[in-house]
Amino acid sequence: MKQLMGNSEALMAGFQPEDVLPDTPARFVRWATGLDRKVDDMAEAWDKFLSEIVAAHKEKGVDGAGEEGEDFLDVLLRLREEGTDGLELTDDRIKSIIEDMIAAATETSSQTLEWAMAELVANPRVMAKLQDEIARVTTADQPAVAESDLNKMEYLKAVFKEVLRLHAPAPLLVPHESTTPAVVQGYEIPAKTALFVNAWAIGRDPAAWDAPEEFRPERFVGGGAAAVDFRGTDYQLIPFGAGRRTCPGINFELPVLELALASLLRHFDWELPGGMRPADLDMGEAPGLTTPRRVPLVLVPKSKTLD
Ligand code: HEM
Repeated sequence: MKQLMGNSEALMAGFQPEDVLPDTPARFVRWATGLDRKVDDMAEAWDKFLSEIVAAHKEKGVDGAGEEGEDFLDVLLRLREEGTDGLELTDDRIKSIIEDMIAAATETSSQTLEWAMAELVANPRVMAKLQDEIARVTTADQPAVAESDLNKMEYLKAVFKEVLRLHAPAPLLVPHESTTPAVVQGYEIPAKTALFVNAWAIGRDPAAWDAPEEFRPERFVGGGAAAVDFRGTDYQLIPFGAGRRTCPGINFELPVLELALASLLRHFDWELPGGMRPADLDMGEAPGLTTPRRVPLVLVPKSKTLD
């Protein structure tokens, strides 16, 4: 039976125990430890949150986007009105798409920024070189780094590639399923096999990279081997996956991350607290579906005078 309510409520509502009690040991453990309940509560809270956002957008109306233009949800609501071929954009589907975007976008982006700051503080030479580039490209009288400055910051882009090579936020990408039988390096893979691609290990493979454990953005500066891309065309660097299910957020997140990092480094110098030395910084990763730092990064900002 599809579980629509908590087990105790279901029993009180007159369902028979065999309708609601778990039928396998794994389901029993989930039910008995309260995990099912927590998942239900979380799903309910998410649904309420997303329903409120959808309702507010509907109230504003598709024409009410104002000067800032349409946001992502406005576009989905407009597509619904205009009609989409073969797919009805119900409220539930729209909420699922938004939830997917939030889940896929937040932790990946914040972790990448945190690892970037950690690597820069651990490698003061790279930090100084990047701050020099930012100072060269921007002028003292401009209040903030502009999006148009980013294309002139080659080293900044190399720093992000190097951060994502060493710290792919989705180390095993997301599970894929083979659609047809294949043979890969002598291994027969039947159709419908669940596959995990270890992008983390590929990024550190000594067969593909010189000194793979070293943080050296210079490996991505210039042409030749340095031109390796990370958008799914060069298989030695696939932090965003590859193929038709590759990350669709690349063009959103790169400018956002680049702007954030360039702004943090333009306006502040960053130091470790309590006289800690860069060599003392714990660069370990915690295990999980993503790769957060084992120890959260704590830094002290020192305001810079721009000249
Ligand atoms: C540094 C930041 C990010 C990284 C490293 C990253 C990485 C990934 C990876 C590895 C996948 C799975 C691809 C595959 O298995 O082939 C994925 C999927 C996805 N990403 Fe990202 N992502 C990032 C940020 C974002 C952002 C900002 C958004 C949205 C604005 C986003 C939206 C999505 C969505 C919707 C999917 C699922 C696509 C599908 O199922 O077809 N991601 N991402």
